[in-house]
Parts: sequence; structure tokens; C-alpha cells
Amino acid sequence: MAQSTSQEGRSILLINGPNLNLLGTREPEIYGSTTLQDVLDLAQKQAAELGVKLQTFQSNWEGAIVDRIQEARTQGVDAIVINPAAFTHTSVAIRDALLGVDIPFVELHVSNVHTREPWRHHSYFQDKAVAVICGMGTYGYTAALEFAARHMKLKKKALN
Ligand SMILES: O=C1C[C@@](O)(C(=O)O)C[C@@H](O)[C@@H]1O
Repeated sequence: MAQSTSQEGRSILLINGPNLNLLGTREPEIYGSTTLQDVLDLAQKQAAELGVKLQTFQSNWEGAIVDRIQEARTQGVDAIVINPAAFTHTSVAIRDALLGVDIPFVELHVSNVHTREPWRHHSYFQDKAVAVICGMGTYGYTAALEFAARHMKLKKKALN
């Protein structure tokens, strides 16, 4: 398939990692009071306005996230927006899955990980991400989706 030059028909997968199901109640002084459901509702509305298809997935399980990324390969997903949460700092498996499917991705964090504990400064994704967003609160999801829908260059899709 030829590389798409417009966002029309673009398919985006938004993945949220562990404990993000608790967004809104979890450490609100760090992550704010917006719930994951609020984030997803807003993202779907935004996707409709942008004319893109948005699939969403949250799991507390590393292997489930690996499986979902592999599934994206056969679903024609053009771009992935991922908040790997704690797996950011630990997961070679999720990194390998993203590289294995060869789908460009944006890494996203609600908090500014660089102002937090030193071990949060390292990410297994940042050197491979097209873009990294952090510290914008849940507005980061809006920014990431806008970028993925309008500005991200797509790779040629593997047809298998
Ligand atoms: O669970 C999370 C959330 C997070 O990815 C964020 O969105 O700010 C930052 C991670 O360090 C943390 O483990």
C-alpha cells in the first residue's frame, strides 16, 4: 500500500498501561482528576472530528499489551499512541513489540517524568518514539492524537 499523504482513513491505536485505569483518583496531585473514561470519551470525539479511526486499549498486564501491539499489525493501524506507565522504565518486551510491528508511535506521559524520581528519567521507548510528550497532564492525549492524525509520517504497511 502506498504511503498515505492525508489523515483520511488513518487508523490510530491508543494504549494505556498499568494503573492508568485509576486515572482521576490515583495520586491526583501528580496525575490530576480527569478519569481515563473522560480521556477516552474526549479522544473519540476528537478522532471523529479529525476523521480518523481510534481504537483504545488499557491493561495492567505486560503480555496483554504485547499481544495488542502484535494484533495492530494485522489491523492496518497506522500509528500508536502509548502511555506505557510503569512499563516505560522496565519493559524490553513492549519495546520489542513496537519495533517488531514497525508501526510509528508516540510515547506519552501525563506527568513530567523528568522532574520525578531519577529512575523515571529512563525510558525503553524514547529513542524509538517519533515524539515524546510529558508533563502536559491529560491534555497530552489531545496533543498526541492531533499529532498522530495530522502530522505523523506513515511507513509503508506490511501486507501480511
Ligand atoms: O504510571 C505511570 C504514569 C506515567 O506514565 C505518566 O503518565 O505520567 C509516568 C510513569 O512513571 C508512571 O509509572
